[in-house]
Amino acid sequence: MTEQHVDVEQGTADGGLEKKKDVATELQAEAADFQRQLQWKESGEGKTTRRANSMLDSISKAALNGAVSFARLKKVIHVTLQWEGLSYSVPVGRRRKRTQKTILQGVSGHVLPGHLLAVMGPTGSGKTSLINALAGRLPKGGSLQGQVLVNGAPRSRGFRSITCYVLQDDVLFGNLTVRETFRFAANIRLPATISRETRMQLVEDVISELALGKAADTFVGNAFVRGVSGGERKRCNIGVELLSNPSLVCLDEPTSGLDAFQAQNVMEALWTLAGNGRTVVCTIHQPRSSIFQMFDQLLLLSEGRTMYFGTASAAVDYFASAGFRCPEQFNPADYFMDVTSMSFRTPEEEAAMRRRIALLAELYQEQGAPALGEVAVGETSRKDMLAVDREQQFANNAGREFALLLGRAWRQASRNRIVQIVTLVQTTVIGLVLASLYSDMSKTAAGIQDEIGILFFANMFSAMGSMMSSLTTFSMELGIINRERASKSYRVLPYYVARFICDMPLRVGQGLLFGSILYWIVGLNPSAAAFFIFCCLVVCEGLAGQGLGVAISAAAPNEKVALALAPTITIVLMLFGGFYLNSATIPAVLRWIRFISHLYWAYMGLAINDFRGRTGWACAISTPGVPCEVTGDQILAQLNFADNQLWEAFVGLLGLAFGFNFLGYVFLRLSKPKFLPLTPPAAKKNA
Ligand SMILES: Nc1ncnc2c1ncn2[C@@H]1O[C@H](COP(=O)(O)OP(=O)(O)OP(=O)(O)O)[C@@H](O)[C@H]1O
Repeated sequence: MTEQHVDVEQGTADGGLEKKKDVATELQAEAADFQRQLQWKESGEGKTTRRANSMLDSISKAALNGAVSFARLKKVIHVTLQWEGLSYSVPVGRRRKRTQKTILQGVSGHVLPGHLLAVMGPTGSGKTSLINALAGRLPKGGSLQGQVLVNGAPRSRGFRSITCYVLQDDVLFGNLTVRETFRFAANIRLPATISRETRMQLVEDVISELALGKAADTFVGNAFVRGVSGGERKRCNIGVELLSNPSLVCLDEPTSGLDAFQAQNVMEALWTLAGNGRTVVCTIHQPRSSIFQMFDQLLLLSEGRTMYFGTASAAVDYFASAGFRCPEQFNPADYFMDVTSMSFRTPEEEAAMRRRIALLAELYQEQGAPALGEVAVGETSRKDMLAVDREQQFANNAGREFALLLGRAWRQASRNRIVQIVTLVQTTVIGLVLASLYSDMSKTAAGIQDEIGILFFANMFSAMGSMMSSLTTFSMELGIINRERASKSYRVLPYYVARFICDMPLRVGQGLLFGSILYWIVGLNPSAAAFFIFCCLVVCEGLAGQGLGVAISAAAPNEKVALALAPTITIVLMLFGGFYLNSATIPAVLRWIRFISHLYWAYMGLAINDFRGRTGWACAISTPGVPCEVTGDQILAQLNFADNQLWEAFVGLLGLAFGFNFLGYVFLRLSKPKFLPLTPPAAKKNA
């Protein structure tokens, strides 16, 4: 090794050491900074400042800066939520063996404005059921007794508009980016009186507060579209609800599926929200200790019964007084879970746990939550709630809702590559297969049969293709629509019309593509006008099929039932379509059914367009030497369409397109999410 080389080696080694030292020193400084921040965050001053700098403050800031009149803003009102003796049971088992399963037993409590209440408990303890009951979102099919008061009065008309409810599952449009999703939520949920700048600022605030900056311009995603991560989608779901500037925030498991750091971020965001006078209730499984410290109030459930309700900081002492002393350095949340969880490992263990839970429930009953009248509710809060009840239920007028929904529907439809590709491939393949099979139609009796056959298949394809496509896309949207309707985001009609309009280009494109591939290859009526009419008929039929698909999925309780119903209804309509059963032979009492069959009107139109005025088909049986030909009008007479006109087919198809869509709208309105009503406890009713 040369001297120079040794020097270089030495130099590198020294440099490496120095670099290591630099890293260590920098890290020390970073660590000190981190510790300082942590201490500040946990100090009284830190907590107050953080809560004061909450997200959603851009509204208030803008108001203070004079950008908008505060009186015209959707005001956050102070909400005191109280509940007493909530008992919820559902029927389980089959008919004869049907029993009632009790999910909640006499749960009472309250949460004050500016407080964060955590509902904790082992899995299956009834947390989701309780938060659903408080938000008035328990599904029908059970019985709910008790009382829920908002600012001292039963939940009223305005309750929904001041409440946001974040479900455990994410229900969002996959083809919109996070920012677009937030912008739509802010636009539709906040009144137009709030300036655009304020709304957009609010969106940016929520993005940064929920740490979604990196994912803001990424698609939300779904089963077909790669999008943001599960945790980001969860936070996006929360952000959408928060953008309504709610006074009462209910969240079911907002941290499930998040890593510890993200969970901490989300809970901090909720904690700061509460700090600004909002009332926050959330269920949570097993929070880390730093999250536990953020809870103002704690409701601990097990087997549907209250184990503890009160200030979170007093819970450790409460359990200690009952003999369950939480070891130091132990996360109290973990400890409470261990104490109140059921174990089913052995019958003895199960019995012992049941006994413990029953005793803890009895102990709590002895101390009890304050009765409804004992919780003070400010007079201003009562008045604010009454004012909300008098306000309009929707933040915007129908026109603005339509414009916003049209924009969203267009983005969703134009970016839905899966539906576009499937429609393109399906139409091209079916068109080419039919074209190759029917490309050799002769002017014979067999040719007549072929020509009627191709009209039948063209008819079936355009009806079925559009129906199935709209049925599946609409069913996928229904979850989102129901969530938005439950929180009174918009009226149904603007949504429905916007969706119909944005579905039209696909239907028109499909009809034109199908006609262009098929028409000239198979050699139907060889005139440009007839080709144009053929395409128009296929498009109109597509619109009717689309309406039928929407009507079926709006009427069916779920997508599976809708998929089973669709072919059954199509077969019935097909029977009356005039293909296999000549309409003249249908019993008179049933003959009207053909008028509600788009297949009938389309078949009529396609047949008239193809055969009327044409001649030249050879007779099936002819006398040698005697010229014999079949005319198009004779074929139409055979099909029982001799007296019909083309315009009738168009009127029938467009009428049904409108009728089916109207039916879909009615079904959608009727199928609005229905929730379990609250009945006062029996003893109180009699009193
Ligand atoms: N409609 C229903 N029919 C039958 N059982 C039900 C129904 N709703 C809830 N339950 C049962 O009631 C119990 C409480 O359910 P709930 O979802 O409220 O619990 P949870 O504490 O939120 O559970 P997790 O933490 O696992 O989400 C569970 O055993 C659940 O299976």
